[in-house]
Amino acid sequence: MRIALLGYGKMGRVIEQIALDRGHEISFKIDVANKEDREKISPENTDAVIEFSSPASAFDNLQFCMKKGLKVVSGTTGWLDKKAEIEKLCNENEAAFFYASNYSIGVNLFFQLNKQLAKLMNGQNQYEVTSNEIHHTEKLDSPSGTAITLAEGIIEGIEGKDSWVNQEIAKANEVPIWSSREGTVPGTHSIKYISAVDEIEIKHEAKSRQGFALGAVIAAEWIKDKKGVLNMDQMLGF
Ligand SMILES: NC(=O)C1=CN([C@@H]2O[C@H](COP(=O)(O)OP(=O)(O)OC[C@H]3O[C@@H](n4cnc5c(N)ncnc54)[C@H](OP(=O)(O)O)[C@@H]3O)[C@@H](O)[C@H]2O)C=CC1
Ligand SMILES: O=C(O)C1=N[C@H](C(=O)O)C[C@H](O)C1
Repeated sequence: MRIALLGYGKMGRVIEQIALDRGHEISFKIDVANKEDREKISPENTDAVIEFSSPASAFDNLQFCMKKGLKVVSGTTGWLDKKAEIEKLCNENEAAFFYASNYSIGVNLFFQLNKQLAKLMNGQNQYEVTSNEIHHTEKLDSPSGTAITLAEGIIEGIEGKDSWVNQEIAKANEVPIWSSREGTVPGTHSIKYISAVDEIEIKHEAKSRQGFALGAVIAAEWIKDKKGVLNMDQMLGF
């Protein structure tokens, strides 16, 4: 497959290596320094675009790709208030748009576990839920996209929870997300239920960016012959 990398930073570089190892070709590597070259990407020279850029540039990059009818795997976080606009453009232009806040297969299993646990905890009002995410100090957005997806899973499962806040202290209807930025941590997420007598904790700790990057390349292989709005649950058959 011919894959274009839109955003060639920490993730773009790991994705490039994995894509080459899996026999793919890189058609374009677009970063801030050569961002005008983005115009050259087209369905004629590229089978899929993998977009890991920045919260500030993702929407513009994705608008461009959708209008060109490209097939895109996007992992950029921190811009999702405009996701519905991209989905609309995707359908209007017969493009493909695959989004995941986290491409690691392990994290997507963790998302399922989190939803199951939340359902079990529904009505167990002696427990307070808290969530914590730790990332490297270069991360631009907070809370992490993964932490937001986890909070959404808790809100879906526990009656009376209807929103999240990015602070330790929360009201009864809110899920608190506590964010820490430390060294070069690739991404650690935990959910804890705390009562007066015990605690239940589930945790996912990425050892490197390899898991995120491999998931993104597998998603690009999967969307090659597809159109429309797609996600990890569909790909993994959950
Ligand atoms: N969904 C998932 O599984 C994962 C998602 N992420 C998310 O992916 C995003 C990128 O992460 P990461 O690679 O670590 O970040 P980096 O900052 O290392 O890389 C982002 C790159 O995008 C470039 N960029 C900025 N603006 C544009 C533009 N307009 N066009 C093209 N490229 C541009 C930046 O250039 P410059 O450096 O010059 O500004 C930078 O090289 C983040 O939002 C992060 O949260 C990260 C890991 C996993
Ligand atoms: O910025 C990162 O590094 C990561 N971002 C994603 C997020 O915001 O959830 C995924 C992963 O945790 C790494």
